[in-house]
Amino acid sequence: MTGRLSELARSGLICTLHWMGPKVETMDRSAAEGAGNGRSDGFAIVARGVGVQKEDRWILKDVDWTVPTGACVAILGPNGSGKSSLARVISGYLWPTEGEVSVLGEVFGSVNLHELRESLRLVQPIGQAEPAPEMTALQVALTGAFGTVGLYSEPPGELRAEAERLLGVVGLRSVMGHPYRTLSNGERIRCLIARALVRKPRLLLLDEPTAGLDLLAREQVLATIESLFRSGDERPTVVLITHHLEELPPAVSRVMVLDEGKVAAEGTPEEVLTSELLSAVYRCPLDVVQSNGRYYSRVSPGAWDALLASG
Ligand SMILES: Nc1ncnc2c1ncn2[C@@H]1O[C@H](COP(=O)(O)OP(=O)(O)OP(=O)(O)O)[C@@H](O)[C@H]1O
Repeated sequence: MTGRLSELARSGLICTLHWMGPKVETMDRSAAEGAGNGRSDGFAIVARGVGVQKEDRWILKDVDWTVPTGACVAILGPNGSGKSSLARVISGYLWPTEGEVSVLGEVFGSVNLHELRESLRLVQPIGQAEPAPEMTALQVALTGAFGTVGLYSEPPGELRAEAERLLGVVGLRSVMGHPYRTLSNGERIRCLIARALVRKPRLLLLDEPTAGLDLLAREQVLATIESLFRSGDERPTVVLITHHLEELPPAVSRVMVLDEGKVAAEGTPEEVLTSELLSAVYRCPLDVVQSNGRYYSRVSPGAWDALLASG
């Protein structure tokens, strides 16, 4: 990773902006636009040396990360490892204390974040502003086109058709006329994904989209993510954030594992999702099992006494 970043830096693909200290450095603009502008060799995200300090504590430190344009990648890690903080950095809601970030070819510090956010969507089912409960699933999806919580004007027919199509993609065709309040938690999350997609984002960040869901609802959300990668060329780059390796659909081509704010590993699922690495990161002896492109963790009850003793 570091070698690759150095290579990118030498080639001018990485754009530099340092938040620490008064000196701001930016690379040549055309080089900046090379990182993630939709070219096949581009990167949707380039982060280098990113750190976030809160109350004398580094909640992210030395994060180097590149995400190829059009890929589905995952950030995996235990509670408090910094996953959501990194998602908020990437989406421009949390300003790093140090480091360099380029998203969709735009260099943070020399881009209008409001304009950049037109091209990206962060779906955070936990803590996200709830849509008005009486709105139908279709109306909620349509609000995504305006970036509003409510729907304040009659949307054009083609927008409505697109929202209906997307609700079909996420498996909600039969409930699109139902009030949002009557949808199950899993259906609500899929509705929020459709809402995020209405504006055709180039980057979609899904922060724990399966948290708190039962098995069927979880699998339906994973199927939704997977289906984005089976349909057409217009798919966005997707960053999926989760605690659990069971929640990685086969479409995930690269995984970054965070541990206490630092990158513990980054690479293909085969490279990264090993029993040894994940046992160390989760502080729990586990076996990783792979089946049909998915990964599962197994913990023996024989380990429980030691886990309680260590807690
Ligand atoms: N504004 C803040 N001020 C102080 N500490 C913060 C702030 N935001 C996050 N943290 C801390 O940073 C650490 C990382 O938080 P973050 O939410 O990014 O982790 P996470 O991996 O997404 O966790 P989880 O899986 O539990 O959602 C946590 O210890 C959290 O308490």
